Amino acid sequence: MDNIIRDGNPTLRKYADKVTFPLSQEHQQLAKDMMKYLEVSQNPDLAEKYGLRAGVGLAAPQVDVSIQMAAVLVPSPVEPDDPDNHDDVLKAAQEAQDNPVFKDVIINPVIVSQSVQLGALSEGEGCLSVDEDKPGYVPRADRITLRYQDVDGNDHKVRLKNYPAIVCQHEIDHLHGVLFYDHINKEQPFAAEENTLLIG
Ligand SMILES: Cc1nc(NNC(=O)[C@H](CC2CCCC2)CN(O)CO)c(F)c(N2CCN3CCOC[C@@H]3C2)n1
Ligand code: NI
Repeated sequence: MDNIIRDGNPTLRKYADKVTFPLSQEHQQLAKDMMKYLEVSQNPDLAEKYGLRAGVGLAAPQVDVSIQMAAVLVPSPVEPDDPDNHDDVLKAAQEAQDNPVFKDVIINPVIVSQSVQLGALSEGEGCLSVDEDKPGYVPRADRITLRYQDVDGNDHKVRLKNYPAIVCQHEIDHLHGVLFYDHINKEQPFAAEENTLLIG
């Protein structure tokens, strides 16, 4: 996964192709590799060892494969007892990953309904494919109903809200050639409609 492409590469602006089942060998391997990237990147020691930027999501177009597939690993918010104690930090990161809020490889995802209520990460968003900071709120639906297929071709219909809903919308945007900063208000980046929930 050290081949994450950057903004400017046309693949990031393509509408990715639907995935057919059964998955080809390379698509099965890609799904495994993308989830592995997220797991490793969320372990502070391993992330440092391999020089990985931490991620809670990764979409296939970001590794130059224009198909409708994205790995999502949203850990539960576990804080270390003592943030200055390295072992506590490692234990918390592992615990956070062991019972994630949402973990799956979402294939051919479709948002079938979404709340009128908007939500945005209070810190704004970043992207592994966008090196420069793009400050500002990224307004998204606070709650979504998402249909997708998993790597075995099983259909899922999940209702997500707040943090996992934001992450999945960021990933699904990648499958449509949309990047997070496309949503930021150019004139007033931190202007949010009055009823936008700020998350995190
Ligand atoms: C919010 C966040 N974004 C991180 N990075 N950016 C990404 O994931 C991009 C996707 C996210 C950007 C905003 C919404 C989706 C990647 N993208 O471009 C994929 O399309 C993080 F790394 C992160 N966390 C919190 C949880 N923590 C657990 C312990 O390990 C560190 C980890 C850090 N939270
Ligand atoms: Ni991204």
